Amino acid sequence: MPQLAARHLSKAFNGVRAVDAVSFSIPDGAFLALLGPSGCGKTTLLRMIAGLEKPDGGELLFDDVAVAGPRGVLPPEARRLGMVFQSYALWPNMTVRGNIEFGLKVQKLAPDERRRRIEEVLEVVGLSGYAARRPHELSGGQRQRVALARSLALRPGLILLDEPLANLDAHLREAMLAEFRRLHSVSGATFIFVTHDQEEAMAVATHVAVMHRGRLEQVGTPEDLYRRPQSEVVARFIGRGRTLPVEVLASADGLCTLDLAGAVLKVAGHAPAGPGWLCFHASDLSPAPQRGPLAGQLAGQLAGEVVNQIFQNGVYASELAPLGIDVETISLALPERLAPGTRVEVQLSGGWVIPRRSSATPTLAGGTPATARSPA
Ligand SMILES: Nc1ncnc2c1ncn2[C@@H]1O[C@H](COP(=O)(O)OP(=O)(O)OP(=O)(O)O)[C@@H](O)[C@H]1O
Repeated sequence: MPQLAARHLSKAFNGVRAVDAVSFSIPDGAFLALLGPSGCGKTTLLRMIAGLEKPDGGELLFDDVAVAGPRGVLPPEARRLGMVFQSYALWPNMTVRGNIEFGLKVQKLAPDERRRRIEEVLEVVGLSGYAARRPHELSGGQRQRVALARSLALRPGLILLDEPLANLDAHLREAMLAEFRRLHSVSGATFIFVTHDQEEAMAVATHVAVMHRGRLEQVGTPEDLYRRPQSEVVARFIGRGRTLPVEVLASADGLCTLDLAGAVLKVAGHAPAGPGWLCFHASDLSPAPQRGPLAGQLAGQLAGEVVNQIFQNGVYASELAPLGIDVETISLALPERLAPGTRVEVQLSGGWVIPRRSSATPTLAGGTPATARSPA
């Protein structure tokens, strides 16, 4: 049974569709990241899940029960959820204990139970011994953990986190990411986390929902999004992916035979015969062997001329201008320094093929549209 499901959920502001017919479901205990560039509708979707925003259309279900839909909207306090904001929203004049206890008093829990829960959650977030401090006596990361402890104390089934790491420095963010993963697994709650940082999303989430202009492009595991993108937008956005226009000649058993600028190759994917996109990352490319049984077979899959190289982590991170394909550059790691203009034969050892449905080439930040000179 999915714990959370959205069906054609929509919300517009002044005629602009902030969230446009979004449907997805996630299982109990998932850690879902809502990912996408600024303005794509992540926060609006989160606020509808929280009950802070009323959908214009569609339905939202918790454990198969509608909390928002044609029959009405359940208020936030009736949804058994906790929220953690980037601003932490701690009361500055209250101690850590007071901040956590406030919600427990509202729930009318007995003093003994309140004390037990406060000790328990402070231990979970690693802040036992900090109960008497006030927020200004804590670091940013510690404040964030108090905000989370305050939510966890109420034992919600669902915790919503709105860019919770946005105000922390890079070092602290990394530490807090590991902390969130740990807290998610010990609490057993479902977490939904809004971020525009894909490294954050891919590192921490069990499921990632990629949003683009109010639409949900794809929901899947980080591996699904990286290895099996379902749209060009996702293919280009995740992991600085590249897409090349290809002609799919045949397709069977999850393998496509395709023509890439005159070379015929087989790549995993599901696309009918016709125009397709070959989606890949720098890690799928390597220099083709010059000798050995595969040399003739692999050479000529793709060739390019060296444009630029940077020595990085023991290899030469290289940009090549592919020959015969009108795409800016492709990136791969080469073992040696080569003069600009040197021709390199490249082999593809991964990749994924999707159908090319229209000539539009939408991208999220960081993507590079490509067009073919031939034969597309
Ligand atoms: N209360 C509002 N009134 C009018 N327009 C709004 C309101 N809230 C959001 N929007 C608009 O809806 C769209 C989606 O906004 P939203 O805040 O959901 O995006 P986001 O992906 O969370 O962006 P960010 O990462 O910048 O927070 C934007 O075009 C935004 O300007």
